[in-house]
Amino acid sequence: MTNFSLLEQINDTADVRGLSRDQLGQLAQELRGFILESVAQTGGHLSSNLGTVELAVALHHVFNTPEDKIVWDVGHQSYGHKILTGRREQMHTLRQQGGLSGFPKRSESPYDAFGTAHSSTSISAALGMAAAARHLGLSQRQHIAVIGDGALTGGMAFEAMNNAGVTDDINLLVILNDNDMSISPPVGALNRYLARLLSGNLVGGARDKLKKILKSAPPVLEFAKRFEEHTKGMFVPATMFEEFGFNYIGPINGHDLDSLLPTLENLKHRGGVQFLHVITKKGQGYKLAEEDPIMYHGPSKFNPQQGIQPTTAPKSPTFTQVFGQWICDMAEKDWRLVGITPAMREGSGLVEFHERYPSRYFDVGIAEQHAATFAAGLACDGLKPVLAIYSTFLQRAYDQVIHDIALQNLDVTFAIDRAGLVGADGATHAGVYDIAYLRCVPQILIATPSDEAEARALLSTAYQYEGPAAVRYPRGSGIGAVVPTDLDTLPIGKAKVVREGQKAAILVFGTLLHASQLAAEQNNATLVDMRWVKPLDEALLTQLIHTHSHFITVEDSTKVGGAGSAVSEWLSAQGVTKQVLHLGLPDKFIDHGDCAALYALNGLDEQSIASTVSAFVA
Ligand SMILES: Cc1ncc(C[n+]2csc(CCOP(=O)(O)OP(=O)(O)O)c2C)c(N)n1
Ligand SMILES: CC(=O)[C@@H](O)[C@H](O)COP(=O)(O)O
Ligand SMILES: [Mg+2]
Repeated sequence: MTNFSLLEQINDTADVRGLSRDQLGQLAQELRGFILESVAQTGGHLSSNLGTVELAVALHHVFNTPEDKIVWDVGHQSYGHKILTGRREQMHTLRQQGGLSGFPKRSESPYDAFGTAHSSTSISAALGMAAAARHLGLSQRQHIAVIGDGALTGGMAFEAMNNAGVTDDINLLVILNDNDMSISPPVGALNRYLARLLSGNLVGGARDKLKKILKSAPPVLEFAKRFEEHTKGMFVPATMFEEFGFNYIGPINGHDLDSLLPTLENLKHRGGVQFLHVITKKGQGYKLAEEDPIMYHGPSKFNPQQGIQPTTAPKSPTFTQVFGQWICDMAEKDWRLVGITPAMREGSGLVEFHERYPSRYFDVGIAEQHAATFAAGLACDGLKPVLAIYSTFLQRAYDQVIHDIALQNLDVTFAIDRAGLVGADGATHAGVYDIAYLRCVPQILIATPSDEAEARALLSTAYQYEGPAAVRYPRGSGIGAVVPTDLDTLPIGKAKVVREGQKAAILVFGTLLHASQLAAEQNNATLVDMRWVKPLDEALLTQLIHTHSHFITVEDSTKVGGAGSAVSEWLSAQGVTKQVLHLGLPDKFIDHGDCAALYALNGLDEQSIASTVSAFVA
């Protein structure tokens, strides 16, 4: 157990501002130890937080928070900030029901200037605040966006810089926390650019060229030497950030308080639109995380002395793993298959596919909009793209799904992971809107497998369909169904009757099928694994309306506009009046917590479904 004697005296940022240089060093050391112990007990985003310890200490020492505003991009690196801003004693509740959020949250603390979790929003939000400050005459207020090199690949960051660079009379400081990592190794030209910037090659290379040009005119070379800064401006390309209108400073060592503190102090007094490039190491100070920042990006609880141990207990494969196996198998059979991920290789189960089919694997960075339209482009040439994407992040690409894919009926398969509640990440990451936002889009198919075996079959079906088709499946494992190795398909728009009953028909979309079994048995109801939200099995529904008086729909997504609504719309279009009950998630944001407990709280566990159905049917 580390000694936290100084950290324990920090109750708000006035305490941090009052510390001496030596004390700040001690504070950083204690903070790092505290984060490690705390995350080891709760689980959470470790590597990124170990990398931003000095940054959090320096920012809260130099700036007058909460009056000055810090926006942490993604916010998965904000634990140090939380601990220094009065939440140290609640850290053991992190990401648990009723406890602290794993991300900045305005309702949690006045120090959380902006809620984040989806990436690349920080510059826009801080710019908005800076413009508001100008409007309100708050000319002293400072606005700081801390953004990672991964998050900087998101298009929004560039939209914001484009806007910021021509905005006058504001105080905006963008801090690029460059650790040369996204969740997986970073990709793209921006990453290469940052590496060149860091190595000095960019400026050095241009200087060499400049020297060659000037050699033919020696007196000018002398002139150039004496006025290096001036000639640099004339001949050497400015950094990209300067071209955007920022004053670029860096790169500096983000773990060195002697660099950070005076630089931030200086920038605070300068005002204007500033860009500070800070170099950090993901996992800094915990050897295991430094060596494997991917494994320690978002671990569950672990023993910090031993590190994460491989699990020995046999476990049934997660839906993600089922997808990972399926895409490899389908790729082996069909050379046209290409796989796309917007920076979620590990989480989406694409590690093996990447290894086996590197030329058919595309990590496009944190760029969901681009990922969708890029898939559309691939499909235009007869390739068969599979876009592996979390439900919550597909929200980013909504127009691209409609305008670029569905409208042109392009053959893109969406493998939508993390559908339904996701647990510890909470409301920001919940995959509960996809059914509602996709089912109103013409020409797209939507499948909702009830178990792992069906997930594989429906992935094959969606893939073979020559148009846009989505298969949504949740985080984690299902019932442990035996997954076949074939690539057989299922009929499109055909449901499966699991149990024949009378009076009531329980129509289930997705994995809540199993939690609905008890309700069916207790009420002698018909139980249907609907499999498809779109198209609905209208033939089966037509039969059921003749034999059943009560209809119950069940889904792990929002009831508003969800699969149940599709059934009601269909019934209404037939002019049929039935007793209908929709079970699903309510019209409110559901915070973090244990997934099963959250479903139970929302009436979607086995017992609740059974008693609600019984009361409805009685
Ligand atoms: C829109 C969006 N897409 C994907 C993610 C998932 N995600 C969370 S953190 C992360 C990597 C961020 O990299 P960086 O900004 O460099 O921060 P680091 O993890 O290196 O600290 C990704 C892809 C997200 N939060 N938001
Ligand atoms: C911050 C973020 O967006 C990711 O790190 C996310 O927390 C990963 O979630 P999974 O653990 O479900 O992959
Ligand atoms: Mg990074």
